[in-house]
Amino acid sequence: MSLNYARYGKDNIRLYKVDKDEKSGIQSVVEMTVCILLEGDIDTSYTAADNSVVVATDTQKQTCYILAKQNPITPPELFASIVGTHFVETYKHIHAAHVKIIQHRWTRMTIDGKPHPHSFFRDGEEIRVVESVTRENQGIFLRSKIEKLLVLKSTGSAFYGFHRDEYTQLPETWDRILSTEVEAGWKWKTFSSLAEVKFVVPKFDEAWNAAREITLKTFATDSSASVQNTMYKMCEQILAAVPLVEAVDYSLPNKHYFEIDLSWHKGLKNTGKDATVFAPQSNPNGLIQCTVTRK
Ligand SMILES: O=c1[nH]c(=O)c2nn[nH]c2[nH]1
Repeated sequence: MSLNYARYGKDNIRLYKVDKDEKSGIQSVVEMTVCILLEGDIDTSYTAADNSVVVATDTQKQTCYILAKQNPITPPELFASIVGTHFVETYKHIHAAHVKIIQHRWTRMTIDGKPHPHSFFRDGEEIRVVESVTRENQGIFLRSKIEKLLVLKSTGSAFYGFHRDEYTQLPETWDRILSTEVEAGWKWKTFSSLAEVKFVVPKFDEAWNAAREITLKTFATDSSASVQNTMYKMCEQILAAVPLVEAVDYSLPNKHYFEIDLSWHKGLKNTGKDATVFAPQSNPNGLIQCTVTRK
């Protein structure tokens, strides 16, 4: 019997940082949830109760707050790289650091038609996510994500021409509701160091904005033949828009809205082109996934 793999750290580190511009009086806020997991020469802490190799998870949490105080925490790709690099460079027996950052939405309020200097609201559960691994002598691996972006279109979606056999009951449709909760990811080229990440910092927000706009515009405007085809079009456009990204992936649940036949009630028409009242389904849901690469 042997220890095959190990990593440990602190999850759900909640972090808030405010920037106060004295001149303008405008304050800006960022809120994140951070997970740090370390790999390295730590086996004896598992196999031999040797705690001398353990950088305590509390130490990891304190380090996260100190680094947040001393460095920018946005874009999250930069902060993840700063945190990961810190652990790999500070402890010679730590050889890799996994840092996941979830950035929550605090959108500035508009009051009387003007952006308010210090008030914000949570406009949806959508999150911006970065999954990073900083690995000694290999570099910094970053994957950025949009998650929990819930969208719906009331038409402009069809699904017909699919395989039919004795197991198929689903009717074809040329006009359906389409709703999904977007999970989109884009994998960056490997960065050789924190310095290389810092050199391209503006690209991270640009990519997130592009991915979000492409997702929403394609979802809205594509006359969708299927979730599969629409998500592939999103991937193509993001790869074209962000040269430093090597792969784009989507995982889209198909959140079904079922027609309700009400004809039993005095012949009430509510199916097909007469359907206006639907039953949103919590489950089961379709789940369509893909990854698109450059070659
Ligand atoms: O867009 C869709 N893709 C599918 O694979 C599927 N299967 N049932 N409905 C579906 N809709």
